[in-house]
Amino acid sequence: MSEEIVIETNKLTKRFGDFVATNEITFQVKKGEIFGFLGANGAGKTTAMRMLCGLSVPSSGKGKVAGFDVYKQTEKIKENIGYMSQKFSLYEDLTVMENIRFFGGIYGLSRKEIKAKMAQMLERIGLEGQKNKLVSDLPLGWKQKLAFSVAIFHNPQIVFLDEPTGGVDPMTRRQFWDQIYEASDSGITVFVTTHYMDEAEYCNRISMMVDGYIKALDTPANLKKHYHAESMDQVFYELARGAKRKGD
Ligand SMILES: Nc1ncnc2c1ncn2[C@@H]1O[C@H](COP(=O)(O)OP(=O)(O)OP(=O)(O)O)[C@@H](O)[C@H]1O
Repeated sequence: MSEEIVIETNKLTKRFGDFVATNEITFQVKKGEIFGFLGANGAGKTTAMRMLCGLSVPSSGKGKVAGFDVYKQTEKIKENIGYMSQKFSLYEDLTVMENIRFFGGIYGLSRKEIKAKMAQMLERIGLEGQKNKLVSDLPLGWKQKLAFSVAIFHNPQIVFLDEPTGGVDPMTRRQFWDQIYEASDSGITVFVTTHYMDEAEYCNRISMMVDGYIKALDTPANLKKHYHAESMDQVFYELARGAKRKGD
């Protein structure tokens, strides 16, 4: 992993009226790092991620993503990141190829570039034989693999993953994470939210949010040591048990 910082925040805050959804969060993420963003329901993860993706204007504090300011350079941020979530990913009524063409175009790639990269990508994820299938006909695990590949198709500096593996078994999650490691090895920084503690173990570092605050930030090994815990599950329980917010 390089020492280059690609995400940095300083007391970044988002208020909705009197309610402070994300409270003075400060952290740095390095190039190629896999950074896990954990917290109970309603902790403020999605709010923070939306600010970092240039989709929501912060109330106060500072933030830079891929070298661009989260207040003034949101269009530049969007050009330099990829995004995948459970709620927003592929069009179910388009085929695998049509989805790749569509999102490649949105991300600003030329037809020629899309054609050249598509075959490679399909081969890498083992979906060559399925390219004319509707996405709705694919198993969930395959959809997630494809959605991730599409999110990094334009070779962004950072990819934001919002609960990317919801609803699949640990084995399928493990396979999905092979793709994440490959992306990280190629220098793409991965910022991921999850509720699955097996995934937390796979991250280089973890930030734990409780009621809008970052309560802990370290490697999984150091967090377990610090909280005298055997698993990330236990660490999470220790930190989140006092949480007041219950989510929506
Ligand atoms: N637009 C909004 N207006 C008012 N309150 C909001 C708004 N968006 C989020 N909130 C509140 O901010 C808090 C944090 O929400 P957020 O969605 O960031 O949590 P989260 O950690 O992503 O939770 P989950 O895991 O359930 O998605 C919640 O209490 C939520 O109700």
